[in-house]
Amino acid sequence: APSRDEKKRKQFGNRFLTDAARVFQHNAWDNVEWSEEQEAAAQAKVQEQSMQLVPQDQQDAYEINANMYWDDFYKTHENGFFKDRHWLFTEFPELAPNHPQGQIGLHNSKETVKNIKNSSLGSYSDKFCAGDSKDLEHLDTVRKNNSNIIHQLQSDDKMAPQLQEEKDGDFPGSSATYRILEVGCGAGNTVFPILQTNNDPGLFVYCCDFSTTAVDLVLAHPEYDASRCFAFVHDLTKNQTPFPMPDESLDVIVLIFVLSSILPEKMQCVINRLSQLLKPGGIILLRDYGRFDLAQLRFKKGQCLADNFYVKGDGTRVYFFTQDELDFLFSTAGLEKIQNIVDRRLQVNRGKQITMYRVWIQCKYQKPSGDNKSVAGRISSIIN
Ligand SMILES: C[S@@+](CC[C@H](N)C(=O)[O-])C[C@H]1O[C@@H](n2cnc3c(N)ncnc32)[C@H](O)[C@@H]1O
Repeated sequence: APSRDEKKRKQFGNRFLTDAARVFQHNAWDNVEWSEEQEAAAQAKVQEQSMQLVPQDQQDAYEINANMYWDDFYKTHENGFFKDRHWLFTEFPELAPNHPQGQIGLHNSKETVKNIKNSSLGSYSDKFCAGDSKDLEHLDTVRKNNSNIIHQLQSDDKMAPQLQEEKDGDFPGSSATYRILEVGCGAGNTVFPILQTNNDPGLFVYCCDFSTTAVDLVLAHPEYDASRCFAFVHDLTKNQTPFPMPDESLDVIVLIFVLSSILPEKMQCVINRLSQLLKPGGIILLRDYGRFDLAQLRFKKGQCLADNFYVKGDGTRVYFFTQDELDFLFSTAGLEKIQNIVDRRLQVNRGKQITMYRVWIQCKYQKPSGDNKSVAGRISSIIN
């Protein structure tokens, strides 16, 4: 029987495979059941992968140079990856609560989904060309400016508490009424749709990544508007590095396929620190890889770093979560569950007659607020 969370979930698709003989009649099926044999085969495959772990010295090098591997990734792909965001506002209406498109989750309007798809980002290369030294100089200046602002705030942090309060009123986005931070923003494939879709004049969007190349792609995007957005380089695992906004100032934090690329031992500290940045009633939205996703089962021997944690051929790493693991991370950080669901989808390549079992997890966790719910919290209570 579907769980309470599953029943409450209206946004995800509703094409169910009831007759196995019809599998190749559509491109994808939602909420597919896994048989016991399939689950056991996946478990066996994962056990086999973990028989041979990457040696520790190599593992250390992957950790130390992690941002460089992602730099290389973005030099190769620019924004050509992770682009399919048609689910963004249906799953996370909190990102654009006042906009009709933010209500797709409630009305499921196909037309609006199509509009979002069509308005998805154009090519960065029109604007950003790695060979154009003028553009690079400009980026360098903006990036340095943004980092100076953060360092200025960092020295302010050492001020007496009464001065600290003054500083709290003067940071990028300080006059905004609805603040969203996307961590591990990559090339901006979530940030720009938010800026396009959410026209609330009180909106301010922060985004950060530890890949300088990724942040440069965001800064160089034609729609980057410093009056509505602040992009900065930040390594989430460096807990002492300051953020440009004070604690308890954010309404929403977005983590899309990011936590999975962080060393599992460091994940709890990352979530703890992020939860400090949330206003009471603010929420963290996460979508990430689930245990036994096709991408996990495709890893070969020699790519496993630790249980359910792997390194890809390009040196970037990925973890595959269970719902309980994510619940533990968020609850330990003092957050309360609003949603924690698994999205099991069967994708079908009808031409090649191939079936692909995808597993993603989606979570919404809220900072307790007493009666004083934030806008994001109120929206979440209505829709989830
Ligand atoms: C799979 S990509 C997802 C990018 C983006 N969220 C998206 O969905 O398009 C993972 C991102 O996390 C970033 N990342 C990984 N570890 C990080 C860290 N320790 N601090 C900040 N960003 C990190 C990577 O640079 C990369 O951009």
